[in-house]
Amino acid sequence: MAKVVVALGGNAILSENPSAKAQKQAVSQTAKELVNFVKNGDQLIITHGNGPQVGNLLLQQSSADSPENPAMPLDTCGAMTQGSIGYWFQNAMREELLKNGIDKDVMTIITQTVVSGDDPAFHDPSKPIGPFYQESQVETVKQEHPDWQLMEDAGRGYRRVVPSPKPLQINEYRAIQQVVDAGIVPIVSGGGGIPVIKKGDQLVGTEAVIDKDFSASKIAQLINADKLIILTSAGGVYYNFGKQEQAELKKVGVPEIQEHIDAVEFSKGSMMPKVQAAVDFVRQTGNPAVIGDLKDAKEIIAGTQGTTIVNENVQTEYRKSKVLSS
Ligand SMILES: Nc1ncnc2c1ncn2[C@@H]1O[C@H](COP(=O)(O)OP(=O)(O)O)[C@@H](O)[C@H]1O
Ligand SMILES: NC(=O)OP(=O)(O)O
Repeated sequence: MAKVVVALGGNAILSENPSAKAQKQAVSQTAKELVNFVKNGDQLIITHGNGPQVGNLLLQQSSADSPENPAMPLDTCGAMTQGSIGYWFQNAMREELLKNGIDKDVMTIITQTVVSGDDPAFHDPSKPIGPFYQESQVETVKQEHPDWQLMEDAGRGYRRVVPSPKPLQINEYRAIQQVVDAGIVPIVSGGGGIPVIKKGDQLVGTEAVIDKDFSASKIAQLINADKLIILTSAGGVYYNFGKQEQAELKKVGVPEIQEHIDAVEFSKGSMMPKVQAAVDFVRQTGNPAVIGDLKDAKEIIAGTQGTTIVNENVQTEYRKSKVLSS
């Protein structure tokens, strides 16, 4: 039975409508895809993002902030989103498994991710959270929230950005391992895990949001997963993405794709962390990672879709003809 860690991006939870009802519906659709891994006989470990949700929650908190009902800090909001999104996934997965005649427990684990207080990310916010703003709204948003930093997010508009330190350790990984060994489907490290700094025996929450792709890679390494699968809204990883000569990778070795990382050829706010997280997992474990589209879960299991990254120096394979330019 292969141990497969599946990391889910924003579109797996939130489409255009941020209501609980709409997000639950999106999660139910996602569960229909995820159940394919269990049907395939894999031990599934689910992890997910929280960028839109935690940003929206912070906005709700600040709009009601008062001495009697103070706004909760970012680490606590991260924990709240782990709970709410975990609850949606837990029920959606349970329902989908039962529909397929599989009686398996699903369990959300509140997960804390240890980071360094000296991580340079604390002085360079880069993680987009919450809603998108048009360029014309930026000045007003800055006036309303003078403590915010805003950044353009991969051509999709402007968003608030917060520090995103790198995960050093997943505090609950041994418990997660036991849950996995028991055959339960765990939902872990939601939103990258609650960022905490170790101070002696204490874990102290800090104001940050960890990239879920990096924490997915970390937990996959710690539990010695056979595969890391990062599901997003792109068919796979492209070289020259968005350009006429773009080419989708079918299979690539770490030595080659590392050269493209070093040349900063992937977008920092979107594909770069996924590729870096995948490469880190492959290097540390020798096992493959796949980056692909959520709607292609069945094909990814069959090996016919997505970009597979392997440790060896293989001949790079492309999904379509390499050169599209005329
Ligand atoms: N080189 C690339 N290859 C494929 N997709 C890319 C690339 N660069 C940027 N993208 C964009 O990144 C998106 C995935 O990133 P993002 O939306 O941040 O992920 P998430 O699903 O984790 O929220 C894709 O849908 C695609 O539009
Ligand atoms: N925490 C995190 O990486 O969230 P998103 O994937 O939603 O950006």
